[in-house]
Amino acid sequence: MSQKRFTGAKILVLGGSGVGKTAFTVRFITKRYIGDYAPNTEMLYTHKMVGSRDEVNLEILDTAFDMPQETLEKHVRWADGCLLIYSVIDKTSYQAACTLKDCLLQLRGSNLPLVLVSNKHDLLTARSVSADESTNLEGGFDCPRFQISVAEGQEGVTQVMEELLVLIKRELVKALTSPPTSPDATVSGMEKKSRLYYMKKAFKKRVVRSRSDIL
Ligand SMILES: Nc1nc2c(ncn2[C@@H]2O[C@H](COP(=O)(O)OP(=O)(O)OP(=O)(O)O)[C@@H](O)[C@H]2O)c(=O)[nH]1
Repeated sequence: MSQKRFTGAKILVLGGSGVGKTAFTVRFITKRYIGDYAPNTEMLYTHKMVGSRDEVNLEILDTAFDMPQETLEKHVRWADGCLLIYSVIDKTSYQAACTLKDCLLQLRGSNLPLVLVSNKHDLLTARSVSADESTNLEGGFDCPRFQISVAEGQEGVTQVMEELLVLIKRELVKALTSPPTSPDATVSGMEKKSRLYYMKKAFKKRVVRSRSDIL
């Protein structure tokens, strides 16, 4: 993520096979729904979002579900924020999302900006993931959830991305304003204090000495 100003972000798109990761990404970038893509391919997209005040350069990594664990871990460490997608008509994709969520928690803790997306809500009559299960998936993360249909419209996709960018921005501000927490930082803080104390003492001594010189 770019420092000081929010000028760019790296977004990771994760989810089980065939949940609509590519459809989502392409819909967001081109505003079009394209039905068929080569399955299981990883692709890095770049996209410039031009707002009223500034530009944000996004890198969006659309992943393949069957990537090796090592690759997954590398991607998770790379990301500023993550979209975790599952399909409401596919139970295995829900289970995959649960596993991926545990991996995110383990590698980045609960402060990785994350949005959960339940996709294919145009096919709700064939639903196989219950509303309760969707709520459970959130456990461990304080993250927003969206129910969308990439096939049916642009609105849900835009809302998801806007929400994720808000979370990423918030995390950036937090990182820039919170004091360093490492033990080294505490020691150097204490060192600074004691150095200041001795400087004050030395300064007082010199003032007293120079007064007595005058007298
Ligand atoms: N009905 C419906 N179909 C969708 C929706 N989103 C995606 N699809 C379809 O689901 C299939 C898989 O979509 P992809 O975007 O390729 O899914 P993916 O997660 O990238 O798939 P892999 O890369 O193979 O893991 C395609 O045939 C899409 O057209 C949706 O909201 N509704």
